[in-house]
Amino acid sequence: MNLEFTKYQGLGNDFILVDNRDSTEPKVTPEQAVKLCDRHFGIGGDGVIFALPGQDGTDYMMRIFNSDGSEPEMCGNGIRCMARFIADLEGDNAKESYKIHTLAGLIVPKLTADGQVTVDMGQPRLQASEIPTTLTDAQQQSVNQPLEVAGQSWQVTCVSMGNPHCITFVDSVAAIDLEKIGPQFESDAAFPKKINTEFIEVVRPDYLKMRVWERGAGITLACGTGACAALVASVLNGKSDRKATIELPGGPLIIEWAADDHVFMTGPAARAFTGSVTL
Ligand SMILES: N[C@@H](CCC[C@H](N)C(=O)O)C(=O)O
Repeated sequence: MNLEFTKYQGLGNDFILVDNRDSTEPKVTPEQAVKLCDRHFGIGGDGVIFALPGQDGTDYMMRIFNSDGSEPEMCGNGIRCMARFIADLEGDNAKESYKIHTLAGLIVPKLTADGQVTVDMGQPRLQASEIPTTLTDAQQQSVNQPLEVAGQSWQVTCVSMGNPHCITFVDSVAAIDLEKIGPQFESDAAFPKKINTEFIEVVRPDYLKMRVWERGAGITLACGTGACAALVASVLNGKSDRKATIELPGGPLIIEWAADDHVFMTGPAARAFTGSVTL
């Protein structure tokens, strides 16, 4: 079978986008997604994203496979790319904003003329059972909790943006051996659905630096849900303002935890190239 695709990236977090509007099932299996994401033997990407028909009154549904074939609930940079992809597909009929159904619920991206996309990412989920994590009792928040990983003791805060995140504040993100520590956080027994791990250096209350090890994808240049979770964790720990720039290896995101409890993410999304591949 021949598959048409378009490659998009948001701050270097890159995805293979598939026009799946004619079917409610992804056109690619998780095993095929692993092959397509391979940077040496495939197209290369951090994941494959499917633009499916909407449901429950939404415009579209987004599903995504990570580069290891696992299926996450949400992807922040991915949904900005998906919004740009849909607008490109719709051409003159493109809307300014879309209601997108995800496995994490309704997400609303809004495209702006300068190439940026602002996304209403919904409310962060903070109870341990919602992350999920066993670090604290199910109903409690896991804020500034001790966790032993790789023979070291860390103070971590857990936040779900539909997908799970564990945030640790460090003096220098550059000094973190992400390649070694990341996989150990990801598979720690405290996280029954595994975890995305963010290390945060607070430069100023309105400016944070972040590096990430993503569940199912490893080190990436940026993580939108991770940046949102990191801002929420920073506020909960009294380390940042409710609006801040988060500098990632791929560039900056602006994140705001608004008074209505919704988190808003603003960043770029751009088309890289279009192609077709035999599955
Ligand atoms: N890069 C994404 C997150 C993708 C999903 C993640 N790897 C998971 O398994 O939860 C983002 O920009 O949010």
